[in-house]
Amino acid sequence: MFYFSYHSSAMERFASESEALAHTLAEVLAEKLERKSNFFKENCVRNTCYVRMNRYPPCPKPSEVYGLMPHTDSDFLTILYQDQVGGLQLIKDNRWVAVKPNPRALIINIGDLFQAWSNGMYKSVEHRVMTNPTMERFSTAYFLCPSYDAVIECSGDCPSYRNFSFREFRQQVQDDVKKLGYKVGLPRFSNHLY
Ligand SMILES: O=C(O)CCC(=O)C(=O)O
Ligand SMILES: [Fe+2]
Repeated sequence: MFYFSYHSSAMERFASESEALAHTLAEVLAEKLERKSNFFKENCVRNTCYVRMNRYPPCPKPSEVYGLMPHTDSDFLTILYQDQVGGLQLIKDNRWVAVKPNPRALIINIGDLFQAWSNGMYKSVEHRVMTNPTMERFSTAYFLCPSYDAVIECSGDCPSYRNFSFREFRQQVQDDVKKLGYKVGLPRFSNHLY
C-alpha cells in the first residue's frame, strides 16, 4: 500500500509537470509557426493524454529482439525520461543513432499529429529501443494528445495532409495494425499519393 501510494504520487507529479512542460513547448512551437498558440490548451484534454511506464527485461539475444519496434508516436508531443541503461535510438540521415542517457535531461519527441499540424515543418522521428543482454531498463513517457473530436488542420497554402480528427487517426492506426501487422500512420492522410 505504501509503495503504491508512493508510486502513484510520483507518477502524478511526473504527469502534471510533463503536462505543463508539453503545453509550454507546444505553445512556443506554435508561435514559431505563426499559428494560434492556444490551440493546445483548447484541444488537449486530460482523458486522452497518458503516461506509459516501460520496463525492458534483460534479453539473452539482443541482436534478435527489439525492446520496442521502430515506430513514431501518435500524439502531438512526447516527454520521455530514460534511465542510465541506454538502448533508445532514432533515425538521423537514414541511420540509427543512440540517444545517450542523461539523468538530468528529458527527451522531447515530436509526434505524428504535430508533424501534420505543422505541415511537415516538425518531423515525427522514427525511434526504437534495443534490448540489453544483462541489464533491466526503465523509461517513462508522457503523451500530449487532443480530444478524440479535435480536428488536426494542416497549416500552409499547400497542405501536405488532409484534415482529420484524432479519433479517425487512431482508428486508422488500429485498423492497419490489425490488417497489415504494422502502423502506416501519416501517409494515410497525405494529400499526395504515397
Ligand atoms: O523506452 C524508450 O526510451 C522509448 C519509449 C517509447 O518510444 C514509447 O513509449 O513510445
Ligand atoms: Fe515512442
